[in-house]
Amino acid sequence: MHELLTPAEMAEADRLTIAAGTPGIELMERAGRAVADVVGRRPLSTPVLVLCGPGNNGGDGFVAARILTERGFRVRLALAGPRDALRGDAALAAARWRGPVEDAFAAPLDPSGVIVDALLGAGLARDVAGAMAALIDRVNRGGRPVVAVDLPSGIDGASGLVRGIAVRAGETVTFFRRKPGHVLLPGRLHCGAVRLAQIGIAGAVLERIAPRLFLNVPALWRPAFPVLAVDGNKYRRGHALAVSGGIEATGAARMAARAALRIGAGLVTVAAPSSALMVLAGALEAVMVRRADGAAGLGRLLEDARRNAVVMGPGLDPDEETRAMVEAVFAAPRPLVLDAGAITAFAADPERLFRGVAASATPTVLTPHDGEFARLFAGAVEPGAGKSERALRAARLAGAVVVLKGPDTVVAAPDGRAAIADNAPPTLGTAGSGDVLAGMIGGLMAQGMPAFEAASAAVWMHGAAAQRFGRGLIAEDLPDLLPGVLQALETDEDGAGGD
Ligand SMILES: NC(=O)C1=CN([C@@H]2O[C@H](COP(=O)(O)OP(=O)(O)OC[C@H]3O[C@@H](n4cnc5c(N)ncnc54)[C@H](OP(=O)(O)O)[C@@H]3O)[C@@H](O)[C@H]2O)[C@@H](O)CC1
Ligand SMILES: Nc1ncnc2c1ncn2[C@@H]1O[C@H](COP(=O)(O)OP(=O)(O)O)[C@@H](O)[C@H]1O
Ligand SMILES: [K+]
Repeated sequence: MHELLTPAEMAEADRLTIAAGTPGIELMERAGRAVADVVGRRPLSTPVLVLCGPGNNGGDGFVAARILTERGFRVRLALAGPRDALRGDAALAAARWRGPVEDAFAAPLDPSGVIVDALLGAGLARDVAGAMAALIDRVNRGGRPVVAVDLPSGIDGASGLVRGIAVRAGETVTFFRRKPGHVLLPGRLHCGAVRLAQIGIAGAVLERIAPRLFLNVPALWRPAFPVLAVDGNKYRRGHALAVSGGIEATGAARMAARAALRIGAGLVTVAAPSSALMVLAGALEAVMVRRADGAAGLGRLLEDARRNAVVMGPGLDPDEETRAMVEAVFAAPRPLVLDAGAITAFAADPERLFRGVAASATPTVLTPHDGEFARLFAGAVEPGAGKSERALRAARLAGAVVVLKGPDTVVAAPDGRAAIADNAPPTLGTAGSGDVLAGMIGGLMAQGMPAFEAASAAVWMHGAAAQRFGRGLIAEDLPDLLPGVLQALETDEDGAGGD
């Protein structure tokens, strides 16, 4: 259930189902019934106003209105557009509605009831303007609870972007599988609670559609998650290397290192410039410290093949020394996580980074926040596109897994897969939490997890850890919350392994 279908893919699911023998009107009847089931949880005395648009989204609205009326609700229905313009299944559904049809552009909004938004769904084709925009604005200002059909009208199902203006719903009923627009911001904020309804589309259609976008849940990466061998030892659990900044910037690498160790790497070493060696040596216990000055020093540490994954960037200056150290890792290729200063270091010459990734052929993960992303991919990736699209284009360009962070972190792979997270609480917006995430990814790659799965797992676990703590979270807390998350994953006690 963790596949996310774009509106085009959903239309294909629809087409395949109809071709296999289920009439379209039957799908619409089931969709409308699912909407009626959600709306119908309210007391029978709740007045219902169904706003229908000109396409099949409106058709679902006609069905829901009929079923709610049959169940005893007092239902008004208003159509945005001329009735004789309805086509196909929507026209059939409208013909089954016996009640009056008001003009949605003129109808008063009921001051006390619930509104069903069946104006625009997957067929949204352009920015909402004119009378439709004014209607949506009226719905939003009215402050009535809204149940959206498929998508809040005006939300782009593929990108989650608002096309002009969009309904703000308290609940959204969608069909078969969620769409990216339910998970990506701002769409997610317009959806309220998303209810997923099955309408008789067989899961087997997914084999034909081969979706590439996923909700980031454990089911996506659990098969690749490291398993502890009874006869294992610390060396078999991998050895991560976190590169520290100078004496005033050692905390970032320490947090990344602690996170790498907590997530299961058998050994973790902080590579320290001479200036910071004493500070780090005094501050670390299970995490080891080794001197490494610049590219040459780092290169020497990498002569030991057991050091099998590197995390760089937290606490590093975006300068030539940092660029040279990144290239030292490319020369002795190791799975590599680049964050913060190691990303910004290449802002003036991103091609240099991309060439290095390609030449080393080592799995590389870039973990930019929006600002770092804009610096590295300025010009190459248009800022107006949706977040998953931007991350995917960047991943292809860089030949690396790109983790575009935020409340809806997208992990994008160069092969076109992307995972979108919806479990990160805003408490993660605290200094250093990104450093911890970089360390977690490195710790999983040290254990042999492939880059896309490691990054997806780390992002999910980062959110889950923060959820466990609640308010007052600081980055230092995050590594020590990982044991609870790991144990829950193993026992599946919080249902994390389902979808
Ligand atoms: N797929 C499935 O499996 C199932 C799908 N189902 C349902 O079908 C829905 C998709 O239906 P759909 O394709 O007819 O599109 P829909 O969202 O009604 O919009 C198209 C209409 O809106 C118009 N329009 C577009 N943009 C506009 C704008 N900015 N401002 C104003 N108007 C605009 C456009 O007009 P036109 O572009 O032709 O001028 C056209 O008339 C889907 O969301 C789900 O609810 C279920 O019944 C069961 C199974
Ligand atoms: N509002 C938010 N909701 C959820 N997660 C957030 C939010 N703001 C930030 N985060 C997460 O917190 C982390 C911050 O990383 P970053 O910006 O690199 O911070 P730092 O450089 O201080 O470590 C990222 O994982 C990001 O996804
Ligand atoms: K809608």
